[in-house]
Amino acid sequence: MGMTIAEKILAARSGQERVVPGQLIECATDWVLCHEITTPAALRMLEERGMNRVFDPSRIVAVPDHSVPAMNIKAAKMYQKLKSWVQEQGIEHFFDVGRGGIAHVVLENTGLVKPGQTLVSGDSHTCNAGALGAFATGVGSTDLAGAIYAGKVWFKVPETMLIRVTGRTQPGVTPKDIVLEVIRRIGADGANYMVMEWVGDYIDALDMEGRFTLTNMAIEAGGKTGIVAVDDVTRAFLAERGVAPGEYTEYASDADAAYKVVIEVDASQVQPTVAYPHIPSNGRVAGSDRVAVTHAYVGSCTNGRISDLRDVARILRGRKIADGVQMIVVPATQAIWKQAAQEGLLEVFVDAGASVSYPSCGACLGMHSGVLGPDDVCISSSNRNFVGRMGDPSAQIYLASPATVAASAVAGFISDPRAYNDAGQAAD
Ligand SMILES: CC(C)[C@H](C(=O)O)[C@@H](O)C(=O)O
Ligand code: SF4
Repeated sequence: MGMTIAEKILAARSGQERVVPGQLIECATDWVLCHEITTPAALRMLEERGMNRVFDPSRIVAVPDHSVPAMNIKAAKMYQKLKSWVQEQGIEHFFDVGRGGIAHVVLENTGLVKPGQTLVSGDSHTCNAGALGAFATGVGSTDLAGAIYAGKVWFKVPETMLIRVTGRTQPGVTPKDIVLEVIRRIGADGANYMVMEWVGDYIDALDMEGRFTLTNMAIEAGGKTGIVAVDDVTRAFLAERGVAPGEYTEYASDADAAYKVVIEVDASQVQPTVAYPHIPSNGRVAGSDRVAVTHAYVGSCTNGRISDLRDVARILRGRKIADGVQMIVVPATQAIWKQAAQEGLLEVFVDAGASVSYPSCGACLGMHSGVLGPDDVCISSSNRNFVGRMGDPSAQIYLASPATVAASAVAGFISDPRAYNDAGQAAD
């Protein structure tokens, strides 16, 4: 029996010929990503045990992103804790406020995480980096502490779900719609503890930004991670970041690899999809009901990239956001913010009546800079719409693509972005 990409990576990094699903392994971590929310608890565990060191200061990437710039004293102290540890341990890759952004998106653009490697972090969307052909997953604070100290982590080898996406999407339908459709079909626990491996000619034709959106949301189906095999798109993306093919190992799944489940998606049939409250699997076709919105949010590690901002600008250019709607646009990183400024996108957003915020997680999880009040209704390009996720528990959150968020902000109610298909380039 052959092996999947994920099994091959886990075998290699645990020093074995082969591994099988269900097996417990001790796996080397090539990278540990640290932000200011979960890292302080892991550091306290280490300090209490007199284990205050790191396995390799050149293999840890630290990016404060959730509660920055600090909105209160508690947040300021968490930031200080991360920063003082970075200084004390000589952590080499520190992306401070103003030089970073949302950790997952900062990391994907550094060229540090390479195909065939392993990455852990105390954050559930670490699966994002799986689009690079790496095994990347979120862990709890205890495992994070172990990874920081020893560069190792225990895993139960996951089973793999194969998701084959074929054909082309209609204009106005984006990778976010594809992933919301898959989660709608399989359920929020449909890929529990599985690797979601994306294949098919739709994936082959997809750029890296779209692939990150797909792997980012694996956790929303309960997945251990998402993964895409390396191809020319991956190689070119890495080459642009100064990483040559000789610097990494490419794994491909064997033809006779064992998959727990195979899901087939015809991209041409996927509609602009909106996940209704309060679970990401509650997908319906955009605009199938008239849902008035008070807030529109474009940002997060799922959809705060430059292609997302271009999709939004295409719809907002020359238009105004509906009265009574508050829209915020949050470029995911400083680099994306700058690119959006250079392309004139920020001006389009401001002219339409949107606020442009600094790169952070703030609004995505209701921490700051866009917290929802009682009964607010938000259309969001993020990944989670649980009760209380963005603020008050009575607020309603609808998840959608950036294009759908923009179309809804203009109309004042949830709308199908295909109405704007004649406005410039297609959104796929
Ligand atoms: C704060 C952090 C632990 C959390 C996560 O792990 O996902 C956050 O990023 C989120 O999206 O809810
Ligand atoms: S952008 Fe949102 S989902 Fe992503 S890491 Fe930050 S809080 Fe979590």
